[in-house]
Amino acid sequence: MTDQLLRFTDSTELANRAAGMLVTQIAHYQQDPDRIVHLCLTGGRIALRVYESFGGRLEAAGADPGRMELWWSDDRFSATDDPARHAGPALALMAGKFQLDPARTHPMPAADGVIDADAAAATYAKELGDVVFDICLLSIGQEGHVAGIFPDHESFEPQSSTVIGLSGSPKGEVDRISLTVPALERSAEVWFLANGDDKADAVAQALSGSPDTPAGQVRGREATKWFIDRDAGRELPWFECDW
Ligand SMILES: O=C1O[C@H](COP(=O)(O)O)[C@@H](O)[C@H](O)[C@H]1O
Repeated sequence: MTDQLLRFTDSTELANRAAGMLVTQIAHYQQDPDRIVHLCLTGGRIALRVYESFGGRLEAAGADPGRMELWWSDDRFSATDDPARHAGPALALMAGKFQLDPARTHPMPAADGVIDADAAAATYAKELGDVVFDICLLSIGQEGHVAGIFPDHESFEPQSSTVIGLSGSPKGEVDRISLTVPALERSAEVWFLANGDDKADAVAQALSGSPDTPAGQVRGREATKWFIDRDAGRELPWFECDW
């Protein structure tokens, strides 16, 4: 299946259009009144800008936040109030824009009095069970990492579990929890978000399907979409996206 490339002039246009497409697709799925939509959220600066825009658009798009389950692709295994964690800042941006249902909000465990990232990963794997994500958002690192899966690192080795703990990581010493490649691929659609010149090499590598680049190995079951701004796409042929 061919990846779809959606290119935007800058990061603001990218974030707003991705948020708009997200609410439209959620509303589309929810035309079936029994449908619960499972979203897998990512960390990263551009993702936070999508969340900021997304919450305020749900109602107008006709989407029902009460039939939305929120999961995370990875997080720092640190204290709940660590600003570097993904879940806290994302939820803070969404709170107030729509009613978050705690029973349908699944942040990864935090290291509040717990020290074992592997045990916390196993707990999250149990919570996740057999869930298939409708849409999985993924930011991409400069060296091509996605979620907590890093190139030339044990996190990128074949995994039998859906969730792993990482002791430290190449990007920093803090422990992490991450979905594995097979778990990320339990997604109908994967939407990559990449902006800025520093992501251009990783984007080009990933889109070429590089076996050494984690982002090059994750694909959605039905679609893989790349939301890319002009700078992150500087190594790719340019075309305007008029969606
Ligand atoms: O470490 C991480 O960073 C990346 C990307 O962050 P950015 O701010 O450079 O866009 C993110 O993909 C990942 O989920 C996270 O753990």
